Amino acid sequence: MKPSVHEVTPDQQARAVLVSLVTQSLKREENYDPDYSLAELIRLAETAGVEVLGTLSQNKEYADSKWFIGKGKAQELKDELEALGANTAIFDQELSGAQVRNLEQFLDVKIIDRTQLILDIFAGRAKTREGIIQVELAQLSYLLPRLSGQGKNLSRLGGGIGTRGPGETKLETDRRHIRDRISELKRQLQEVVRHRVLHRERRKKTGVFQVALVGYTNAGKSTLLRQLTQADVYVENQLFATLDPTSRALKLPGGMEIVLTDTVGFIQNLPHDLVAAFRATLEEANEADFILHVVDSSTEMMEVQMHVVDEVLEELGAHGKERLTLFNKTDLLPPKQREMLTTEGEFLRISAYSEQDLGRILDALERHLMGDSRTFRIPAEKGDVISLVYRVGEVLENEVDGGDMLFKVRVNNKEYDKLGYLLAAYDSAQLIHGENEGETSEYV
Ligand SMILES: Nc1nc2c(ncn2[C@@H]2O[C@H](COP(=O)(O)OP(=O)(O)OP(=O)(O)O)[C@@H](O)[C@H]2O)c(=O)[nH]1
Ligand SMILES: [Mg+2]
Repeated sequence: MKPSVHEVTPDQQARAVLVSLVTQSLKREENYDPDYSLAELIRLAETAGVEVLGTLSQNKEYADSKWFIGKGKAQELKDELEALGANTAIFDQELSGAQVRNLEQFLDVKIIDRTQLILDIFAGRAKTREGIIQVELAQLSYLLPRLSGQGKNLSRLGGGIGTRGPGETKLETDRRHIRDRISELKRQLQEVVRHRVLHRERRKKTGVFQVALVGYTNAGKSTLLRQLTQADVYVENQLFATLDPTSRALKLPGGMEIVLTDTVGFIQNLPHDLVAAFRATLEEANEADFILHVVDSSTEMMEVQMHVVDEVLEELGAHGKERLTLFNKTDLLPPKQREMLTTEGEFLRISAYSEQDLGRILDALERHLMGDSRTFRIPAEKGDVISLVYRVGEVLENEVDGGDMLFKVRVNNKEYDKLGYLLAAYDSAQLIHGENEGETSEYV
């Protein structure tokens, strides 16, 4: 590797000051909270192995086209970088190529933005061929429009934190070379994605019910997969612990097998290039029959995070999908606060570490898959109706009540409509009650 002026070599620890610019347009964004965004940037930086020495914020109407922050602020940053002995400045928003070059020249440190930082973390996480290709594709797509000039200048933008730049193309880059590489990666990705799709189609054909664990990064998705299926997956109190989707078979209490898939976590301002490159991976959520939305209910930013997940799901076209919200980590909350957790649609309050709660998740899944249980009263002599009940549903209990039989049957909604229609033909058979009638949307 031919180090550029500001390249932080792998053995040189990145020591950074983090910079946030709060513009008017950002302030208007519904989900934007500058303090939270900066706090999240600190976590991202630490996850990438950066030593965070300090932070700096500025309120300004617009970003400066040349310096991003104001010129005066840039001087302040320069002083702080020097005082703290930092070798890197990380910006909470995406910078243009020109801004990076100007800042780098003026500050004499490595300049990184939020997108690059996330790409860098992803680069460190990618293990499968698909993941590795996707990351490099995202990195190069980010890099390409930011290139200008020739020769050495080109190299400075490529390196992320400096340890995980995109592939071998990193230093002797020219635009054509990068474009060629992007096409090549896209071709390779298509190949790999075809395998994923085939695999998914095969699973679908077998009629196996697909459930996706979806949610903000660090919500506890992998923990749940591990707890529910004993899968040996990576769980860490880090952002983006999971990159590649993992699927595991899971047996429901009634004996039915489903497939549960852990997916990559979402984050605010998920870099556009990353979303594009990871489309196939993210689409696991789209292909599922059912979504378990895992929420970290212990963070103050829970609502913002839930909103971000909604937005990403919408972008993916998976918004209308049937889902159950799992308010996770309730073990970290006082009971009062726990009770306040609520949302539209169905939800459960859980801890991934509670056996009992895992059971409730399985029951809820089963209910969705198999339908609710309902009780029917059928005259004992109506053998044909009784056999019909056995055919369309799962009889959980039956008892004799005078001349009638009482059947508690689990039946999904589609079959239930059919059954109701058929039963209507028999005036003496009746539905006594659906078990969940009048219940709140939470299963208890
Ligand atoms: N106290 C508590 N901690 C939990 C619970 N569930 C998960 N955690 C912790 O939360 C952290 C993140 O868990 P992961 O399962 O890695 O989260 P994830 O959603 O897979 O995160 P990404 O892969 O980064 O998207 C880990 O430190 C877990 O131990 C819970 O119910 N209670
Ligand atoms: Mg995970």
